[in-house]
Amino acid sequence: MSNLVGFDLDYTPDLSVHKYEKGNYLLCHDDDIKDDAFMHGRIIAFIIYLVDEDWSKDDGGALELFNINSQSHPDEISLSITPKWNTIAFFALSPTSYHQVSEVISSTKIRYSISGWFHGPLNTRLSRAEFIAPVPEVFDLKDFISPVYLNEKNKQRILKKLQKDSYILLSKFLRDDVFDKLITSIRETGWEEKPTGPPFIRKYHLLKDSEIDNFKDNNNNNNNIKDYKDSSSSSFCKYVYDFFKSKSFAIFINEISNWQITAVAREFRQFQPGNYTLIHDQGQDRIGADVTLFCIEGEWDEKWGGGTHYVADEHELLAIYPEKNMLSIVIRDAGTLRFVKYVNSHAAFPKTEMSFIYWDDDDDKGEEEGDEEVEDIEGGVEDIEGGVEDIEGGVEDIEGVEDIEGIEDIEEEVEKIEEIEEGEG
Ligand SMILES: O=C(O)CCC(=O)C(=O)O
Ligand SMILES: [Fe+2]
Repeated sequence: MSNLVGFDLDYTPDLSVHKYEKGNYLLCHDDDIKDDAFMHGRIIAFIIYLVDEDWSKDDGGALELFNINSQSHPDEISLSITPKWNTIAFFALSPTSYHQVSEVISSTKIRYSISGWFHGPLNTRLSRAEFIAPVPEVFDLKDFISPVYLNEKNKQRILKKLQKDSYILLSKFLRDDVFDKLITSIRETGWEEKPTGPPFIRKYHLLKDSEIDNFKDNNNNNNNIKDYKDSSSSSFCKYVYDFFKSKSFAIFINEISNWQITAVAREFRQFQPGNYTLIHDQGQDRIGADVTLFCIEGEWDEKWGGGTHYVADEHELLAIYPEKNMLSIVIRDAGTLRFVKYVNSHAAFPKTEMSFIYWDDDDDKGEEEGDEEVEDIEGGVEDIEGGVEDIEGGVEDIEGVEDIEGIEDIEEEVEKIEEIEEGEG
């Protein structure tokens, strides 16, 4: 069944036997049941009919499928299926998979059936990305990251900030020359015309399949990666995108978070006006480090929407607005959900981002006490007080969030270091 429909399905379906006699019917319903987090649920309904071989339309008991009107309500019967001996009917479930069984008319024949549902995951955290082990080191951090973030003292500052607040925003993360080339190369990159869905979960544009295939073909070819470095075309995106899944970057993450990265998922995506994700965009089963590089062309106006919001127990914990060449790192607790708010029609340019989730193989991360590891965001955000208005393009003014001292310190540090470097040079 999984091969037929192309969805991941659990191996054990629900199964029951039904008997409809003259006068029996089943009124319109959708069969659509999902778990609370909207992560898992019924995916496929199936019915195996065990009726007499001479069962005909006039005997009634048809399975009738509805189409929907503009309010998504069942409208008219679009398909009527007459039960047939030893035949299986199946269909995908959704909030609009309305169907019914019409009244059995025959007074002699009995409509027996075996029917049930296949369950499975509704979506994965990143729609197409798979978690893969970081690829062996082939990159030099200095080729990408602004020198200020490679300084040992600053790495310690970032670690402290992450331990305290569970998130950090690193401005001017990539070297200027690298980021400029990246923006140029993004302009050359093709995005899927049709947004990814389903629309009750997400709507945004992914890189064209052909571009992704290119990425795959070249992933493990070191020579090619070196070639991209000097490329000005879309290949330069590959070069940067691949860097983030490398062992060398995983080691950097380890140094600033104490996490041992064993897996990374990635997605290169673009939110155009009208695009968004809803809160069941991701699993809440495991703690992960969300790392996002904002590849936008200019200054983002919060009025355009498009913020990345973190919520738990219906409370907003954090909102991050895109900033050109900013890297955000959020240590997300199991149970904390992330969504990207609707980008409205005022947006002057799309919100393009490279989005990564890093995993540590330690499942209990964040629940351990008294060690050096970074606490989960839920625990971390509680002890934050005050406002954040003075942080440009940073975190929305959420009740109970204090100044992000760490970032200002680091920014000051950047300036100091730049001065020193200029002095020396
Ligand atoms: O028996 C059928 O054709 C459909 C049954 C059904 O919709 C159900 O049991 O939920
Ligand atoms: Fe049903």
